[in-house]
Amino acid sequence: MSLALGCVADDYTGASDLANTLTKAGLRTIQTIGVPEDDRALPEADAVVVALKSRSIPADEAVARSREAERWLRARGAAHVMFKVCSTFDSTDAGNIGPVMDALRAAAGERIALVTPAFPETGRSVYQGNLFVGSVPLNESPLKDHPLNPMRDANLVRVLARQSAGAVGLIDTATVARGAEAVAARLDALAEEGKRAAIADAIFDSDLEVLGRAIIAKKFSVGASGLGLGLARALAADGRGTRDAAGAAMGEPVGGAAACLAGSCSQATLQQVAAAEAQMPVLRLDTAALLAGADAVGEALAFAEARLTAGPVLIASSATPEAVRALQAEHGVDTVGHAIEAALAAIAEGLVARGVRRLVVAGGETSGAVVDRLGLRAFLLGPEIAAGVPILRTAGRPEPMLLALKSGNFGGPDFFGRALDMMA
Ligand SMILES: Nc1ncnc2c1ncn2[C@@H]1O[C@H](COP(=O)(O)OP(=O)(O)O)[C@@H](O)[C@H]1O
Ligand SMILES: O=C(O)[C@@H](O)C(=O)COP(=O)(O)O
Repeated sequence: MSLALGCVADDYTGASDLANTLTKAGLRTIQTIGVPEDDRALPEADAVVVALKSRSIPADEAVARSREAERWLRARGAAHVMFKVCSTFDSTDAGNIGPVMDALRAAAGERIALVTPAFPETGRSVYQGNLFVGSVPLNESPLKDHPLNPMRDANLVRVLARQSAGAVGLIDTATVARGAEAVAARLDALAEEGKRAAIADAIFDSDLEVLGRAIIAKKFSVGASGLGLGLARALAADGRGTRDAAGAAMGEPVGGAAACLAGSCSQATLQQVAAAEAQMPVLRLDTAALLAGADAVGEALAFAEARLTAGPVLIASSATPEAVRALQAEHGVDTVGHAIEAALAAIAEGLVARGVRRLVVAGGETSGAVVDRLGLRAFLLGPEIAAGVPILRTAGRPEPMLLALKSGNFGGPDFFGRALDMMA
């Protein structure tokens, strides 16, 4: 397998989002969970996205895992490695985007890394280094209330400088408008000035195509799915990929029961859970009781078992920012996050033991906990349910499953029903 592109993603939903974008751009793409122990079983591919659960762990661990993934990708021929971060730049001043970027840039032998989380298809744009979510700056968007990494500063030059050991510059929209050569020249000039990273403005896909062309010959970059699109289109222009890879992996229907789990507290997920009430039985976990030691997992599985033969169910811990803050104030952010993730993962395991083969999970950290608990190792890419959310088919498992790992912020109000329809 000689890869045209290697990607290291800092969470599982982000990885499937990127793999979806690369697939749509014509690259045959596989998503692995961590570094595969045995890659002989993997099908031929143009791109591999190694999914890590490294967004909200100590920075030194995130660096070590990302370096291991990068080494694996390079050994399989990846000349360019992209570090996939969230399109809302989810991170804290302690990391992990800056430390991982510093380590992978140094390993690649590059003086400077181009960085952009722009993803126009989902309303993420960067102008003068400021990240917008739809029409509002990041710090005014619902991301200001994220349970693990509240984003309170939209200026990414500043945000990244607080996390990185190196200085950070800007490639502004006027430079991007002048084309790939102008971007490459500006990147060199910033490197000469001693900058080690450059936030790049991008508003439209055409900007990301310019950025992709400017850096495809370099060894390393940092971005969200939008930059993946730019890189994939630059590769396609070079004759790599080009076949219509989308939807290839649906295969035979997998049968079995279907269920949804939601651990995301994002505004989009809260709306989707509310809309699902009209379509399927919904159990809202009593998170206060869970934290107090009640058997929330057992109760949820009893709820599901009584209903699964009739149709899908949704089990959600999702709560408003006020409720999240109250629980965190009582028990601590990490304790709450881990306890709820662990409960949803245990519920997922119980659901699969009860015959669920089609599973929709909302939330990045939540998806990480669920996929790890189920021991899933690799996915083939199926059709897109909503921007950034593909259907995934497990690879290398005797009895295949279909999954949708939804980033908290993605999808319209009818997401759960739509996903289940497409996975039927
Ligand atoms: N009711 C709740 N109160 C507090 N934290 C919660 C609640 N429900 C879920 N969480 C935690 O919030 C975090 C949501 O993160 P994640 O799953 O990545 O969603 P998103 O994709 O929206 O970022 C997880 O750690 C999850 O366990
Ligand atoms: O880039 C994005 O927005 C997504 O791919 C992503 O990473 C979202 O993260 P979660 O909302 O934590 O799932």
